[in-house]
Amino acid sequence: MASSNHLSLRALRAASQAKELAEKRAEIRRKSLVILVHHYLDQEGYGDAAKSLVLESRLNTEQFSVCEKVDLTGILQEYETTYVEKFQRYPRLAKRVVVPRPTPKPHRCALHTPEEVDDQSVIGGGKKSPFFRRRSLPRSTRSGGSMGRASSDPSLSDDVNAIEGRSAHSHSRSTARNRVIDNKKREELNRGPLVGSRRGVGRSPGEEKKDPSKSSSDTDSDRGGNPSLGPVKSNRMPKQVLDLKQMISDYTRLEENIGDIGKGQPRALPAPKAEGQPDDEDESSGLWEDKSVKPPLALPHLTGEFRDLANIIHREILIDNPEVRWEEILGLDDAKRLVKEAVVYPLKYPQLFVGRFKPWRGILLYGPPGTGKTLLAKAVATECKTTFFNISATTLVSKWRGDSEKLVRVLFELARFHAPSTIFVDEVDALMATRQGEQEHEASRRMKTQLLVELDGLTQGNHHVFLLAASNIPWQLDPAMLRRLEKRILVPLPGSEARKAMFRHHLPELITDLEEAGHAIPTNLDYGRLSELTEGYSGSDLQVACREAAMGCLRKVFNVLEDHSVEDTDLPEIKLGSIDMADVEAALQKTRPTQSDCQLYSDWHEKYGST
Ligand SMILES: Nc1ncnc2c1ncn2[C@@H]1O[C@H](COP(=O)(O)OP(=O)(O)OP(=O)(O)O)[C@@H](O)[C@H]1O
Repeated sequence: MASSNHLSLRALRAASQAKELAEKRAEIRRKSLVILVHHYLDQEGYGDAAKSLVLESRLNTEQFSVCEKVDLTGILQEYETTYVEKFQRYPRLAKRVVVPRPTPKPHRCALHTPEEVDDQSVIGGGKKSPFFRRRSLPRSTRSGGSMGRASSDPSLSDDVNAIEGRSAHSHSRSTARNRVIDNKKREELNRGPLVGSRRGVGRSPGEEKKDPSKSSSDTDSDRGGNPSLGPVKSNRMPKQVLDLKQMISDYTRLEENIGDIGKGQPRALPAPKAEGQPDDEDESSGLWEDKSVKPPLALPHLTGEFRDLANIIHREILIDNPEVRWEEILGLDDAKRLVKEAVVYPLKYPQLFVGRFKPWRGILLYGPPGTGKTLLAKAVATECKTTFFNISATTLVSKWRGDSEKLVRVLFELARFHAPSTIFVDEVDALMATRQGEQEHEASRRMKTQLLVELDGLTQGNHHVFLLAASNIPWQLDPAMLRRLEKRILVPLPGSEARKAMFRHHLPELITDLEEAGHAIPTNLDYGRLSELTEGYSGSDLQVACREAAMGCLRKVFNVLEDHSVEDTDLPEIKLGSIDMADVEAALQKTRPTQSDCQLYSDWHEKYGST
């Protein structure tokens, strides 16, 4: 009897201790989550949100820092990896909230409380997020799922140290921040094997389970610092056959991850559903249709005037989406091919552009004025969804003369932060014309040097930042600059077929722009003949001529409108006529082409151009 009493007391004490331990662990987990989320918000520049979190959680985040190599992105990647291994598809973590219609009466058969409905709609495929509902999590080798296991989990004991150790070392977060962001972006872009792996997460399950205490960035660096080389760096011979399907699917995944505008839906690897898999993940959420927006000033270490300059860049130089598609650029087949090769493919298929295949960072687009150099740069930014910084060198020199060196510095810093980015510098010759020795202004000299330094940084670093520079007078470029603009692409005047296409585009057989006013204007044109008449015209010249021809139609309307007042009862009925050859020929007489010496371009192209 006594002995059984004694035993039950021990059991009670053990149960109470286990409960205490479980509660302590839960508390530690809660605090760890707050610290991780705070770190993430802070890193991404959501400063206000981070401050609110500190206030609401009443956790002194100053006293804690996340342990090295632990961050939410890494944890999420690990989760994705495990999930892909189990289900051969990527987990869906969030979906668009369906705003409930105002139907106040609950249905008799409703299965969920309003709170549950709310939870469903926010995260995680119709059920609470796997993060919130442990049961729906596929069992991970690292998850430390039950409390009992948690106590022996080394990663968790690290967390305990983080919370309990009170190592109040406020480590230099600002310098680490950029590195972390860049690494993160790079990982995102580099993930995925060059050859071999079927699952597309860049590592085999064996490798993954090798050391559960290591974070994903650990295992990447173990393979020689470049995640994309994972399978190739092992002792296995690399296969000679590229897994094209894999590359395309990696790119698709990358597109989804960085927020695909327009194409929209996350595409999953097709696979039969497995046990434990949430059953409503097929729904397309449309979540990624919106590009997530980084806060405008997300570089907290920028202070004072640098912060002001960053503000100016955000306001005046950064363009969200320039909205130019490849198909809108008529002709220029060679230039388009070269630009795609130089910028688009490295972004789409980063696995192929490593080591000696590293992509060009500085690209020069040169050719006569108005031939589509800016359009090409914008198309790169649109089609690759890179952040687009558009600055004209003359503005940089004249408007920011005293500050231009600093502006260049901040511009490149922002471009790295928002990577993948394209910096387009128009009229680069104004910036980098051959240096003028002693007479050169000190500020101008410093700015040029800064630009060269930044360009060196681009070519040596692994940031996905491209400089596209444009010039109408490439022969005046400083040789030091030219050397760094490694790829030089001629953007010539349009050929005869391109001119024909441009006429067809600007003056189609039926112009419907005035449909709202109840008019459609037919044209009656010989496009071949118009093309013959316009040799030497640039795309911009042709556009102007076509507008002039179209405006001719409206002129008679203007005349009538000007000659009559609203009260007039005898307003004539005007019928807009068609646009004929004579109209366009007259317009061509009025709009002469910008003269450019094509011979100069082809000579320079022979010497320095890329083919
Ligand atoms: N190949 C083309 N296809 C379609 N439109 C074109 C083309 N080339 C020029 N255009 C028209 O001309 C306009 C000016 O083109 P863009 O600004 O790209 O020229 P650019 O070469 O950058 O000129 P600049 O050297 O003077 O800066 C465009 O907005 C477009 O309407």
